[in-house]
Amino acid sequence: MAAIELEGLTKDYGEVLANDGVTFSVERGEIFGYLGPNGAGKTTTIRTLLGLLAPTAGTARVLGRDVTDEDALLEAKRKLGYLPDTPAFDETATGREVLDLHAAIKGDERSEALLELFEPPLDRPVRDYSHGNVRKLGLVTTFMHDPELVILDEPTSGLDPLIQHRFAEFLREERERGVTVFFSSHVLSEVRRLCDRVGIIRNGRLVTVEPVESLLDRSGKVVRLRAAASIPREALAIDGVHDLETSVVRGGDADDADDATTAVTECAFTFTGDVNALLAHLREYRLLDLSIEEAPLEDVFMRFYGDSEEAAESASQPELSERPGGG
Ligand SMILES: Nc1ncnc2c1ncn2[C@@H]1O[C@H](COP(=O)(O)OP(=O)(O)OP(=O)(O)O)[C@@H](O)[C@H]1O
Repeated sequence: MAAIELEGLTKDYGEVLANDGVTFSVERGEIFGYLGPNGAGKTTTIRTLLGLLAPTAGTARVLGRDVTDEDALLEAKRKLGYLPDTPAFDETATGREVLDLHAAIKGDERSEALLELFEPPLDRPVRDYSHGNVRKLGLVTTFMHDPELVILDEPTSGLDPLIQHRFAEFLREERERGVTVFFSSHVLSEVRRLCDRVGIIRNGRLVTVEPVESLLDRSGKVVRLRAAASIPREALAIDGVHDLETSVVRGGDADDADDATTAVTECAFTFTGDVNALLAHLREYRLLDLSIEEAPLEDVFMRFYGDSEEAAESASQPELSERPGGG
């Protein structure tokens, strides 16, 4: 049984179709990142999973329980931790009082260790807390009853780098213990560091669900080279070359034999093909410099997030990640 199962989940607010037939599962013991641009529908999915919104159509199950069955969901919630994007604590209560209340409702297996790790202030009323301190307290209340599954809405927003680092370590340890983590995020570096798989949602529709590694494969390599020759653009019109930019920095008329011999050409492109084939192809040029680096994860996300439906659809085509020698 998966920790989270969504089947055709649809939420129609009337004016906005915030979730449109969303289907995916989160397996036990994995860290799953739920990504998408602002207004894509992430919080809508999360609130539905917690029974805070009723789906218009489709089903959602948390730890095997249907979220529209109140009693079943209550049972699941004992084993669930939830960090909302803005935790709504009693503003007049101190952090300590908030923790006591949470302990009374759902139990407290380990708040002491969590307090050492996340260090929220405890003696002041919550209304005096900074945004980051509210989230630190939220992390303690999310994990204190030792849940099997945690659902986190942008967990590191507002946290300083030290606490972010501790949080990342902590999540990895939780995964080792078999805890399932489902979190929404805009922070791509953290997604890359932490997630086993990601789901990307855009305009309410899921555009892809796949391992982070395969997303990285798909983003290809950034190739930069300098050659002691003029390289005509057509020479690099080979499979897997995208966004080719070339400039001749010295000499430069390829049709002029003398000029061509003194030319230095600089090229930059994204490459999604077989790197060995590319190197074989480049052998005929005298290269002065060659660098092949991993493309930034941002690039591939931009393809999914971008304005056009077409771009998102082509980004989610499986053949790109199944190309020969991809990786
Ligand atoms: N209660 C509501 N009534 C009507 N429309 C809503 C309601 N809540 C959200 N929406 C709309 O549904 C869409 C999805 O919103 P949602 O909050 O789920 O997105 P999100 O991906 O969490 O965005 P963000 O990253 O900005 O938090 C948006 O167009 C939003 O304006």
